[in-house]
Amino acid sequence: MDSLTTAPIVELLEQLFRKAEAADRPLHEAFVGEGEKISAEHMRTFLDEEAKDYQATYRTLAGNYLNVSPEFGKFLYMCARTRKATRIVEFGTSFGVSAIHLACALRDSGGGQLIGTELEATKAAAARDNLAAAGLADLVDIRVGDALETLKEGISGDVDLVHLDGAFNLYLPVLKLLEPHLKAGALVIGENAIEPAYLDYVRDPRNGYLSVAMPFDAGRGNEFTVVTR
Ligand SMILES: C[S@@+](CC[C@H](N)C(=O)[O-])C[C@H]1O[C@@H](n2cnc3c(N)ncnc32)[C@H](O)[C@@H]1O
Repeated sequence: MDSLTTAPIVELLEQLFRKAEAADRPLHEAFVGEGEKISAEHMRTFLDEEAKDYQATYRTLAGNYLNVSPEFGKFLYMCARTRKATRIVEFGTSFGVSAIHLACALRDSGGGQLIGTELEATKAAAARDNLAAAGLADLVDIRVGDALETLKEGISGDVDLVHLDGAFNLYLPVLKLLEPHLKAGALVIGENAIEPAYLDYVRDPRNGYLSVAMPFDAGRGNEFTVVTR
């Protein structure tokens, strides 16, 4: 049994994916052009822009969902279920689409905690509402502010899974902040993991990780990493 593909969550997610598509279509078209797919080159342009001032970049995107695809969401759920995760940290929660997938996995595995982080207070409030509508509010702690501050403390226990989906340039500093809390065999799943220093780090086994690029949403830089320490 899984609560992801059954009522009421399946309908809620369909509704959120529809809303997100409508909200983000103008941004997508401005970014890549109508009907075009996001390419590695588009992603690098965004990485460079974001590096100048990530807080300002995400302020201008406060109305955008920037969410995972349904396929990627299902993959997150499956990873958390396989891992029997009880503690998950998400960097970049936005309106809560990926968080719903992860919290569903916690519910279906018998409970746990998802710590989410979001810079924009309006998005964090919307994420809380969406998680409450999904009946998952008791499993989540959404922290508002910069993850470099909000994840500094209050992670009480070992982490089974990390979803990195915030400012592209902060994947490595956020991972390093979380390292003392990672269980052996924990999963670190990076959506839009394209920043070279991050990829060099997780792809070097001497740092205690094994890591491969995933074939999801080609060009978007999805990286699957396992903690081997
Ligand atoms: C790609 S979106 C996340 C999408 C979300 N995971 C989903 O699938 O619905 C990235 C989000 O990270 C947030 N963000 C960026 N930098 C952040 C930071 N330093 N701390 C916390 N949140 C951040 C942005 O405001 C934005 O909402």
